[in-house]
Amino acid sequence: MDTIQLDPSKAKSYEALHAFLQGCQLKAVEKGRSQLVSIAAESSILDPLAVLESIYEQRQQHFYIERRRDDLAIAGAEDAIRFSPSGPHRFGDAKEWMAEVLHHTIAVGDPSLPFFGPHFFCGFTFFDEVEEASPFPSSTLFVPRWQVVSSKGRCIAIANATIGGGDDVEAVAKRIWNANTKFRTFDYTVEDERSKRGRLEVLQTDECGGESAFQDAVSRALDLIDEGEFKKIVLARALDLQADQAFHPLEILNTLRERYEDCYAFSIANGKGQSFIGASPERLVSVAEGRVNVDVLAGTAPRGKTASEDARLGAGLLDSEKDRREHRIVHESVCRRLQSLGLEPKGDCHPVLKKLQNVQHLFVDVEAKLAGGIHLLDLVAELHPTPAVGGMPREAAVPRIKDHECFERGLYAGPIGWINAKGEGEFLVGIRSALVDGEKARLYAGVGVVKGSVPAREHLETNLKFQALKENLL
Ligand SMILES: C=C(O[C@@H]1C=C(C(=O)O)C=C[C@H]1O)C(=O)O
Repeated sequence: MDTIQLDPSKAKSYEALHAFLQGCQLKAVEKGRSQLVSIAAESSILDPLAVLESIYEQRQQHFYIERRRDDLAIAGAEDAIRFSPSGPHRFGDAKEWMAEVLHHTIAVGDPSLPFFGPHFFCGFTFFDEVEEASPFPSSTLFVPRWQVVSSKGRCIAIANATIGGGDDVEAVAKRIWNANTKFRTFDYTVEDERSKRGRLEVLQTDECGGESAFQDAVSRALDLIDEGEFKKIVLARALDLQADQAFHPLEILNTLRERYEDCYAFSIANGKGQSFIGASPERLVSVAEGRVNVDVLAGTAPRGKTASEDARLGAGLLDSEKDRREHRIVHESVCRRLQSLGLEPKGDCHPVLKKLQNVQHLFVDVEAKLAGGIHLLDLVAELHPTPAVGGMPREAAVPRIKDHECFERGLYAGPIGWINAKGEGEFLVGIRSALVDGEKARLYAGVGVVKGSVPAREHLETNLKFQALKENLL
């Protein structure tokens, strides 16, 4: 990546921008390959979700992620460049593609700015192949045309564009100039469509495969566990909602980010009208300042209505042999997989409680020092799917999921996240999620099945997990 140290807010003229982009085009011609130009500038404080909402169009590609607890929100839309590898080597192919793009990137701005340079937004489906009619390909990777990041009292706006020998530099310059002007004095006014529309009503809710499908599947999985095929499998349900008007994914996220501040509120839109959204409590992996962190989250209990009921349910979860085993399976697998990459995982193996609005979980944060040469996507490739959403042993259990679920997982339980030019970033696990498609929404919720699981109880647990999305969609 070539870095040009410049304060774009001081290089104030459109002519200067145009001349600079012409220089980039010359470079593209010299190199025989288009260049990605990424211009970063500090802006006044903006709310990335509100920015995205103000320019929202159902058929526009976008990405949004926010975790209130970390005071970090990122939003971006439209693609400057994209790639969709599929199959068993998709993570490796994605890594190579990113390296190639960065090799042909000209990054402009102050390199000491947080979030300087291009960011790759990523959404990987649970399985490495998808059906032909799937709304999302097995990998979605893109650098957006524009991006806003807000973190710890600072806000960075980024414009990205690819410039090749045959591109219309003037059109690119105009687009960037207009975006820059817009972000400097951002006007949040959007027509309040919702108040005009009236309250949304869900007309129909259908369980994929029918009412009894899930409990039957759990019973069959328990037989396979008894027969010694595997120790754990995660099985999910899908609920299809039909409303009287279109769901608005970003309006739902505004509530989710407030109510679930310990979770990642996220949305990824495919540019064809569908968005995959959610409030996930689970980080698959993050890399920052030479540290790797992985959440081990498994084992679930309801929240109590009073302090004492809540504490009793929490204590019961911590004491539950079955839930401890479920958690231990994930913990051991995560540590083993980090070790196989040459990392030394630290962190207490005794779980604590992670309390969300609707449920509480057993939780451990596993940390390791990043060793040279390991890329965030190497970590994703090794860890996904952890037994928190797949099974144990992975090779025996994960291929059996499809025999027990009657819907395609798509992005449900897949790795969704971002990577910056330094290779830092984070991926969440796409659970507590929904696929929103106009007036339709499909909600997902799953549970870990181990020896001792009871089908009716697992069914209740999925009902609790559905709550996060269900109560906010309506
Ligand atoms: C699979 C899901 O959640 C996972 C399963 C859990 C469990 O079985 O206790 C807990 C947290 C998650 O790792 C889901 O929410 O869909």
